[in-house]
Amino acid sequence: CGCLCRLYGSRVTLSLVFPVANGDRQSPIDIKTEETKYDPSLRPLNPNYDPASAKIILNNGHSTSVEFDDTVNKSVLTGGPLSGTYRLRQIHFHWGSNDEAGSEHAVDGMKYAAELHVVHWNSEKYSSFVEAARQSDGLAVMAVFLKIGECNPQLKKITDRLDTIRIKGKRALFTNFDPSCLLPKSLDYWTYFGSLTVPPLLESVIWIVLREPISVCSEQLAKFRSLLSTAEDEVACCLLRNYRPPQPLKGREVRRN
Ligand SMILES: NS(=O)(=O)c1ccc(NCc2ccco2)c([N+](=O)[O-])c1
Ligand SMILES: [Zn+2]
Repeated sequence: CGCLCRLYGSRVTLSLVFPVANGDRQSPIDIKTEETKYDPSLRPLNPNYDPASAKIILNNGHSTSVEFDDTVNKSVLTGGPLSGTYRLRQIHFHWGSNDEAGSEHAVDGMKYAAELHVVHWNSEKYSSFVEAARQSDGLAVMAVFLKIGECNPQLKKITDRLDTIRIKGKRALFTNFDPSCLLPKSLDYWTYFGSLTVPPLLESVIWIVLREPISVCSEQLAKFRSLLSTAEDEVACCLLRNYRPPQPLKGREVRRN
């Protein structure tokens, strides 16, 4: 794609259209590890996913996502900092135009090559994802860093399908997939109160950032960058990067288990 794609919405534009962009609990953030606080009340994370929940893989023009059946509590996340049951909705990725940056969260100023988000909503208190997305305790997103190294055989199940959904709006069946296969050995985490990192930037996310990364190789990342942010009838533009930079902490605490 030699074309000059439209620039990723500028900070000023974003805050004009979505004033919450300048809010008190925006995401992502740069996690300064020395300033995180150990909290003995934090419990182990307990992801419990049924592979039958997986439905489709799609290109929404901003990322690629795997969407799950969230009409019942079949695939849920409990434990960690959460009170109650959070139902799995979808997973998606953020990446950059090169392997040196691409994650949304940073750790002591260091960015990883990419970041996986596993998105859940509070099905105990709310009746839908959209309703939950408007509540301060509505969403729980588990973030997993992708570090350049060995090709990841589990991630291959996703990257091998990207050529069938190159164009924005394309979707394909994607079943029998348990996203736990993309989690690292250790489920140790940092947690803080934040927001969606993509418009409407709603401040409704309990972020759970896993401390151990998973691996991804350059060839796999290149496949993400070959996705198009444009639809069939538009001039083709590659989705070269889709990460939001770290936002002001504004006095928030980051806890660790
Ligand atoms: N990068 S993220 O995990 O914060 C994120 C951001 C936006 C949306 N969606 C946009 C949206 C519209 C109404 C509410 O939500 C999602 N998601 O849907 O999983 C996730
Ligand atoms: Zn995301």
